[in-house]
Amino acid sequence: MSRSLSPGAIFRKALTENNPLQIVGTINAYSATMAQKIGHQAIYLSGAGVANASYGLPDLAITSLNDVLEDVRRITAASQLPLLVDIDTGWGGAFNISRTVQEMIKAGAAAVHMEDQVSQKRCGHRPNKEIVSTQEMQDRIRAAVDARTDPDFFIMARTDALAQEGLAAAIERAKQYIAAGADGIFAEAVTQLDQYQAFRDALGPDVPLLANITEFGQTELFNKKQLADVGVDMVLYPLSAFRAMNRAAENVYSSILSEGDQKQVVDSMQTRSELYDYLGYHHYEDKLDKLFAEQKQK
Ligand SMILES: C[C@](O)(C(=O)O)[C@H](CC(=O)O)C(=O)O
Ligand SMILES: [Mg+2]
Repeated sequence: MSRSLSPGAIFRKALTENNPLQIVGTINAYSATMAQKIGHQAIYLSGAGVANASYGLPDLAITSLNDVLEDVRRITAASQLPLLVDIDTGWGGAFNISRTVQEMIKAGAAAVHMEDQVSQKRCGHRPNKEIVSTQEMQDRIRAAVDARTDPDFFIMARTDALAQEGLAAAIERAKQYIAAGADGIFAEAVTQLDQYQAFRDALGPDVPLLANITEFGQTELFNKKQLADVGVDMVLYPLSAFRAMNRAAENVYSSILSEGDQKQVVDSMQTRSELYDYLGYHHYEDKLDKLFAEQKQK
């Protein structure tokens, strides 16, 4: 019997095979199938995305473990790509974090990132973030690592410290988080390209480093080549497709209301046959036809 790789092992393999590994946000199961067919190697479920898209809420620690798990399960059922999941602050103390990690593994996630903000967290690119002590974050990481039922499941520590404490302190925290057992570092809200290089130099060559290239935030839209040159291994595009989908939907809703039909916007739509291609619709139909034909012959 051939043993297949766990989602965590697939993620680690993608990380070694891609320099850097681009990780695109997929807001739902269908988006994940598109990202996969287009050729991406890894996908992301954004905490902000779950709050905004699935619940119509802001990214302010309002959604829970179960809210996020529901979307994780839908995505991992539809796509074989390794999924990185935003677990915010882990949703509680050591036992909660431990349960979060185990449930994420059961739901088919490959990796998570957990941040050092206080539990009443904010978006990483907004002002007035508050962070916990290095020691408290190390405890969170130890709880997560200790809970893992698959040694390949990837646990990334995110530090939001740069904005509040400056570069040297953020780097020191990153080192302490790795010492506590984190598999990689998510440097949040970085404002200068050379700051990634500083993280890289301090962490040494082997610690995977993630750059969050979210739009309309603190970080410029650096190219993956620029990021690879300063030692970044993973580039995250958490909400890019979601933002574009929202603008497209806004245009369609407005046009239907103002024009009385969809003619002006129909060219901006994915066609029925394109939709079906991503879903493998015809494969399902053929199967059904075959099944009915067999029944008729009986
Ligand atoms: C990555 C992030 O945590 C997310 O939830 O997607 C957000 C993204 C954003 O709000 O642009 C963050 O950076 O805090
Ligand atoms: Mg988030």
